[in-house]
Amino acid sequence: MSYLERIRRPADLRQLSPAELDVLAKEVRDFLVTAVARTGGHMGPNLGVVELTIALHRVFDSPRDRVVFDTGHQAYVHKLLTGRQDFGDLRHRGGLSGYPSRAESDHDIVENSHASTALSWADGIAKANQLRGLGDRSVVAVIGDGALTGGMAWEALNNIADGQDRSVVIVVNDNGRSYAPTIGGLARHLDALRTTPHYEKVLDWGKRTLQRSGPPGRMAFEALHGMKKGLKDVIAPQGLFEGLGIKYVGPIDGHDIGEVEMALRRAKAFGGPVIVHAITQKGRGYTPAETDVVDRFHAVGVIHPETGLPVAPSRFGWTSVFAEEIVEIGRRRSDVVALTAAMLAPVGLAPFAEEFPDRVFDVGIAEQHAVTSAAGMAFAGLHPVVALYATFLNRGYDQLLMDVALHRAGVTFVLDRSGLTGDDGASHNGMWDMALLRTVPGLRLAAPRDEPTLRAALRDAVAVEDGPTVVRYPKGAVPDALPAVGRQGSVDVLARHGGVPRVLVVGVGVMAHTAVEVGVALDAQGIGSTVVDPRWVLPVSEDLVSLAGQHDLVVVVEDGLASAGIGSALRDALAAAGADVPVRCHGIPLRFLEHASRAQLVEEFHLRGPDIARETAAAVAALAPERQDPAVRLRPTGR
Ligand SMILES: Cc1ncc(C[n+]2csc(CCOP(=O)(O)OP(=O)(O)O)c2C)c(N)n1
Ligand SMILES: CC(=O)[C@@H](O)[C@H](O)COP(=O)(O)O
Ligand SMILES: [Mg+2]
Repeated sequence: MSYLERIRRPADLRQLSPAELDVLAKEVRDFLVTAVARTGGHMGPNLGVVELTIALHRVFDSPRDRVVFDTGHQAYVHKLLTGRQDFGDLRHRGGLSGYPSRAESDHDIVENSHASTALSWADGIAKANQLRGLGDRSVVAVIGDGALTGGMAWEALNNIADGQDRSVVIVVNDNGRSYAPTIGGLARHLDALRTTPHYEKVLDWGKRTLQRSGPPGRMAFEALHGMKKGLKDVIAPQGLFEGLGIKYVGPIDGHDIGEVEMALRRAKAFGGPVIVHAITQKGRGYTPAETDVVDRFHAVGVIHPETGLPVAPSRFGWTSVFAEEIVEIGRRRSDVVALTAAMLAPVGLAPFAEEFPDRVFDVGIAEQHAVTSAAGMAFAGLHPVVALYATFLNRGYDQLLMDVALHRAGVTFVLDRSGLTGDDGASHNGMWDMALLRTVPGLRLAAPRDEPTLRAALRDAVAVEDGPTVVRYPKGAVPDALPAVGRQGSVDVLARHGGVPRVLVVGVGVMAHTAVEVGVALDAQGIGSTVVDPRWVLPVSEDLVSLAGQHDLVVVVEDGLASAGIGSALRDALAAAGADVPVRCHGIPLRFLEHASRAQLVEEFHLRGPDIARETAAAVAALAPERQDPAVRLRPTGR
C-alpha cells in the first residue's frame, strides 16, 4: 500500500517521518498527473502546492482549525489528504468538484472560485471565533500571488491588520504566475522579497516574546529592532506587509516540507496576523508543465500524460475567432486597446499583445479596476476592449454601471465562456451577465450565433462611442455558420415554416441553432413558426417587438437565466407596447449549478430542440380558442 493510500485523514500525516513525507509528495505528484490527464483540470497549480499542503495539514488541525483556499483551484492535494482519493470523475457529474465543496467534506469551507476572497473569509471567521470564545483556533488562508493582486485581498489585509490579537495565518503561495507571470508593483515587490536574504533567519523569532517579558526583554527587543532598522536598506521590501502591521515570515522554500512546517508552526504560535511567504513552482515535477511557456498547465483538458499534449485539439473555437478579429480591428483602428484581468491567453488576447504590445494592459485579477480604468481610457480618447470570462464581469458590475454607462463611455466588453460552462461548477457558469446587463441604461449587447456574426458584432461594437457595448459567446467549438434566410428590420430570420406562422421562436446567440431545431420539430407537428435571431439582444429592438406581436406565441431560447434574461425583457417590452402575446422563456433556472458537462445541463434544463418543441406544441394547444384559429386571433394593439 502506498503512503498516499494510507492517508485517510490529515492526522495520519503526523505519523510519517521526513523521508516518508518526501515519498508521499512524489506519490501525490504521480497521482495528480495520471488523474488530471484523464479528466482535465488544474494541473499546474496543484503540482505546485504538494509540499505546502502536506505541511499545512501536519501543523494545523483541520477542520478544527480552518483552512481557506483562495480561488480553490489548488485544493486537489487538500482533497487527497482529507479522505478524497477517487479522482476518477473529477469535475464530472457525480464526481469530485474541481474546487472545495462543503458537500464533500467538513474540511472545505469556501466554494467560491472567484479569486481574492480568502482573506476576507479568514478575517470573518477569526472575528467570529474570537467573539464566540474559540480564539484558540487558527484560521489559515492560502492565497496565490495572482489572487493577491485583487482589490478585495487588500481590503482584507487592511482589516486583518487591525486584529493583532486574532490568529490569522496568510500563506502566500508565490509561484510568480497567475496564468502568465503576475504583473504590477506587488509582483515586483514579491519578486524582490524572493531574492532577499532570509529576513527571519537574520532576526530573532522570539522578539515578540522578549518585548512582552519585562524591561530586560524589552531592551533586547529594542536592540533587535534597531538591528532590523539598520538592515532596512538591504531587506526593506518586507516593509510593505510589516508596515501594514502584519508580521512577515519568509521567503521560504515551499517545496521543503520541513521548512514550510517550521514557518507555519511559528506563525501559528505567534497569535496575531502573519504572512508566510512560500516560494513555489507552478507545474513542479512534471516536465511538460514546468516547461510550458504559456501558463504552466494552469488548466488543461484531457491530455496524454507522457507528453502533455491535448487529446482533442482546440477546445476554444470562439476565443480563436475573437483573437483573429480583434487583431484585424487593431490594424485598422490605432485607438483600440485591450484589457485583461490576468487572463491574456485564455481570453484570446495573446496575438493582439504580440502585434500591439503597447496597446494591451494586463491589470492583474482586478476586474473592477479594469472596467473603471477603461472608462478613463475612453474619456481620454481610446476605445478599450475589456475581455473577460462572463462570470467575472459580475465583479465589475457597479463600475460598468456607474463609470462606463453613466458617463456614456465607449467601452466594449467581450464576454467569453458565457452561458453554461459546466465542469467548473457553480461559480464559473456565465449565466448572470444578461440578467445584470439588462439593468444598465444605454448598454447594447450582442449575442452572435456563429463565426460571421461574431466578427460582425465585434466590428459593430467597437464603432459605438457613446456607451458600453457587450459581445458575449460561449465556451467551446464554434458551430457551423447559420446563414439568415431573410431580414426583418434589424432581426435575422433563420427559417419560416407553415403558411401562417403561429409561433415566433427567438434564438439568443448560440441557442439560435436550437431555435432552428425547434422550428423544424414544430413544423413536423403542423405548427407554423418564424425562427429569428435578433443578434443585438439588448435593448430589445422595436423590430423584434413588432415581429413578436404578429405571432400567437413567442418562445425565447437563451443561454442565460430564464427568469431574468432576454425572454423576460421581451415580455416586458411587449407589455409596454400593449401587445398581448404570451412569451415562454427557456433558459437556465435560478439556482447554483453542480459541476456537470454542458450537454448534461442542457438536457437537464430541457434546452434541447425536441424538448422545447414538445413544450411549445403543448402551449399552442392550450392557447385560448380565438388564438388557436389563425383567422380570428388577436393582433397586438400597437405600440
Ligand atoms: C475574479 C476572478 N478573476 C479571474 C479568475 C480566473 N483565474 C483563476 S486562477 C487565476 C490565476 C490565479 O493565480 P494565483 O492566485 O497566483 O494562483 P496559481 O494558479 O498561480 O496557483 C485566474 C486569473 C478568477 N478565478 N477569479
Ligand atoms: C480557476 C479558473 O477560473 C480558471 O482556471 C478556469 O477553471 C479555467 O477555465 P477554462 O478551462 O474554461 O479556461
Ligand atoms: Mg500564482
